[in-house]
Parts: sequence; C-alpha cells; structure tokens
Amino acid sequence: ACVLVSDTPLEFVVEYLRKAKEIADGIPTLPKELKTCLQKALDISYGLDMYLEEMTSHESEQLGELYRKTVACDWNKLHQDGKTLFNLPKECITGHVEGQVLKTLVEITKAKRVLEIGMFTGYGALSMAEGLPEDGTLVACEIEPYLKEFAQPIFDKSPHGKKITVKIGSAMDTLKELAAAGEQFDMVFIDADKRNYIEYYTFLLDYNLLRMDGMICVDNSLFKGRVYLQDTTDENGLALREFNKFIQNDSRVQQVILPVRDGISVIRRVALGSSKEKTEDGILRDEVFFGKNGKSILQRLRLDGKAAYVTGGGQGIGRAMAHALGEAGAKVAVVDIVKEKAESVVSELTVKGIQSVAVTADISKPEDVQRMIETIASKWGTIHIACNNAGINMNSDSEDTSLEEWDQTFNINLRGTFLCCQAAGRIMLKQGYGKIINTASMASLIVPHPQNQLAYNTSKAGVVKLTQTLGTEWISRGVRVNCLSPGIVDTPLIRSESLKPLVQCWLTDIPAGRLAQVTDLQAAVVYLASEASDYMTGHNLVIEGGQSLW
Ligand SMILES: C[S@@+](CC[C@H](N)C(=O)[O-])C[C@H]1O[C@@H](n2cnc3c(N)ncnc32)[C@H](O)[C@@H]1O
Repeated sequence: ACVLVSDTPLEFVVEYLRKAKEIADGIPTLPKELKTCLQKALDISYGLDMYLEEMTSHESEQLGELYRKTVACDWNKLHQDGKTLFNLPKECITGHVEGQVLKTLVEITKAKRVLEIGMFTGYGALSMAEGLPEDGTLVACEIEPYLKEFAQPIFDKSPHGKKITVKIGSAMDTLKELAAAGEQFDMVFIDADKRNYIEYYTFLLDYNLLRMDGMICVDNSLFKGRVYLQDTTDENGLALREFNKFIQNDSRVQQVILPVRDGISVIRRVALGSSKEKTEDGILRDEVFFGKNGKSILQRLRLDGKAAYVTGGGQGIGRAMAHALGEAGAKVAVVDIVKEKAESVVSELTVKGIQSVAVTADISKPEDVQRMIETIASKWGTIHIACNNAGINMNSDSEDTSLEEWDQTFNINLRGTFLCCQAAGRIMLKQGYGKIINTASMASLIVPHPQNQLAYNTSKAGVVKLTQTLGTEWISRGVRVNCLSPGIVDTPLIRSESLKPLVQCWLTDIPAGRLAQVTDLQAAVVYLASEASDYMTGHNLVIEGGQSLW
C-alpha cells in the first residue's frame, strides 16, 4: 500500500508512540518496563486500523480501482500542470472503512436521495450509491472539473454509477440551485472545505434541503484531534471545533461523533416539540407542522411490527393486499382455501423479505376459522390486522336462484366474514387494538348489470351493515372495522367465458374508462390498516373509478 501521511488522531498517536519508542530504545538507562509499555501501546493503536480494515466487508471492484487510481496519482504534478485548481492531498479520500460506514448508513436509513458536498475522486459517492436502491439518486458537488473526468469512467463501470450526478462548481452555488429546484435529500455527506461547514449545514436546514428526520454525516469532525487539543491554531481545526459546538447547541438536531478514522459526525434532524407556538419567524410549529407524535404522514402509514392476515390471499385482490401490507412492514398470514395458492404467495413475500405464513382454511366453517386465528396468534403472539376478503360470486336470474346458490354465497361472503370478524375481534378487543378490513363490493351500493347476481349483491350489502355495526360497537375498545368496496376488478373471477363478453358493456358504465386493477386497492388497505385511519370506523371505502356515480 502507498504510504500516506498521518491524518487521523489514531495515526498521530501511532506516529508519536513510534518516535517515543525509538527515543526510548536509544537510552539504555531507561527502565525496561517503560519500553514494554510503549511497545504495548503501539501494538494496540497500530493494530486497530489494520484490524478494522481487514474485518470490514470487501469493497467492490470499482471502489478498489478508484482507491488505487487515487493513491497512485501524482496530484502535485497535476496541480503544477494546471489540471487542478488546488493541490489536492490524496489522504482526503474516503477509504474502505469509512466508505462501508456510509454505505451501511444509507442502507439502514433506507435513504433514496443522497447529497455529497465534496466528492474528490468519488470513493464516498460510489460507496453510498452502492447502498441506494435501484431508483435511488446521489448528487455529488465538486469544485474541481478535473475530478469529474477522473471519477466518471469508473462510475460508468459500476452498476451503481448511473445513480450519481456530479455537479461541478462551488458547493454553495449548487446548494442554492438544488433548493430553487425544490430538491430534498434523505442524507447529506459534508466533506469539502472545512471553513464553510457551518454555512452548508445552516443552508441545508433553513432551506429544507434535508428532510425532517433526515441525516447529515460530516467527515473529519475530530480533525486529527485538533478540535479538542488546547494548542490548536490551525484554521481548519478551529473551524471544526466551532462547527461541532454549533451543532451541539442546535435543538433542531441530535448529534453523535463516531471516532472512525478522522471522526464522522452523525447528525439527525429531529421533529421538535408540539406546542402550538409561533416562534419569532412566525411559523406555527404544531402537530400538523411536525406530524402527529412527530411522525410524518408516510411514517404513520407504516405497519412495522404488526401481524396481519388476509383471507382469499392466494390470488387477485387478496394477493395484492398481502403484498401491500407486507411492503408496509407487517407480517402477513396468507389464508386460502387452496393450500398451493397460499403457499405460492408466501414464496413471493419471502423473496421480498416479508415474514409470512400460509394457512389453509375454508372460512365458511367455524372450526376452520378458529384454527386459522389460533395458528396465527400462536405464531406471532397476536393479530393486529384482519383482512376478511374471501368471497364468491355466482350469477343467475333471481327467479331461478337456487337455495344452494343463496346459501353458499351467504355462507362464505356474509357468514364467513362474520365468523372471521368475531374470532379476530375477540383477540383484538382483549388487547384493546385492532384493524378489521372487510372486502364488500360496489354491488352493495348499486345493482351491477347486465349480469344478474342477487345473492352476491345482497350478501355484500350485508357485509357493509356488518361492518357498520361492528365498527360502531367496537371502536370504544380500540377496534376499528371498515370495508372496501371495489368496482369491477380485473381478476380471474371475471375472466370466465360467460363474463368476458360483458367487459365492453361494463366499460361504458365506468367514468375512469377501465376496470380496476388489484393494485388500485393496495394503498387503501394499507391506510385502513394503519394508525393514519384511526378516526375512521364503520366506513365503506368505495374504489370503483366512479362507476357507482353514473
Ligand atoms: C476531503 S475531499 C472529499 C473526499 C470525498 N468525499 C471522498 O469520498 O473521497 C474534499 C473535496 O471537496 C472539494 N471542495 C473543496 N471546496 C469546495 C467547494 N467550495 N465546493 C465544492 N467542492 C469543494 C475539493 O475539491 C475536494 O475534492
């Protein structure tokens, strides 16, 4: 490895210990114990960085190439040849360990938009880009035009390089441009000219370039120890000392400095108080401003840690509901009368990292419903979200509707939904919390035509009344019951030979001009399952492209 000059507090400790050891070794009269102590201190401090380097996950091929190309480059000569504005020290590269820290922070905070102030040869930028999802983006600000030429060919070789946009120019100008364009970032890495750190930071917060709850990482915040050494005169050291103090006194954020390399500050923008006070800037900082309980609306839609089930989860609407609840953070039991269908949806969820379990049950049978509830409750301790979605639809002219068709439809659509509501409701009432979402239908409001489906329409009207009754009876004990009424959804149910010719006729009745897709219902189920809908109960949420209004 290329020898770099000391740049971190630890590297200075090693350098001074080496010198001390050398001096001590040259004085025979010094006690042996002193020399042993110096050697031990040297071994511990010298070994630490090497060990961290070794134990950190391997860097990608492109990061390795960037590092080697950076340290092999004669930056002094480039500057003398007029290629760079400043004489750039190669030590300023974000190396392997720090790069991995940044990448991990991007991953665990699930950042999607990252800003870097001070790119140099792009090691930090590419590390963070590797941690971003496919549709994530990173804007890197850099004042030296040459550095873009240097980094871009290696970015182009990386599968993550396309996420990076390099903006050449003074970082402050770029920040102003980004703010004017209404950009906002989840994470910002500040690693440019130290004396402007306070200015960058203040601008990021004042102009909301950093989103609420977002994170700022700052490099070199220990600045070789000079931030705390009494005899510091160096301007950069003093600038960082002032910066650290400034952040510590700013109640808009929380900070911790990690003693990694030359110090990385991790600063999180927090939601402040919730008193309806107008501060001197005249801005009302209340629950609306900061979010209920400090949570943004998207956070209030999250279902992390919740246990859910979806009946009829093996296909169509139920499958889409299972995916939606899982994507929002819930564990999902996929219930279906057909074992293979439930299992195949569980396989899909597992691939996406969603905890799930397949349960086979015929919801028209009380013993199956009881077993389903017990299986889920014993696996996950409880049930928070119950999506009673399973249902059937048969068509017949009313004068010919058989008792068998009527009973079968009611047994599944209404009696089955009641059984599920009751069994899940008992658990939820006991814990004082629950969200029940029944699948009703637009047919509860209008009489869809031209097909005749008396039993279905009537059973679904029953689901709405069941929902209204339970929704009002149970809300005082923390259980909300609502239902969803989809219009005509493009699912296997309507692809039968007899229904296919009706599609054209239905379309003339739908203002939206198309059938519903199962994905049209996903946000609604997440909303009804989340705390964001806590004031809603007994409601029939109709999603039918306007069909019931024509
Ligand atoms: C410490 S290095 C950045 C290291 C980089 N983050 C990495 O991952 O290797 C600082 C960089 O900031 C750039 N810089 C300094 N002042 C700047 C300014 N006012 N605007 C934009 N970039 C600046 C320098 O040219 C240099 O490349």
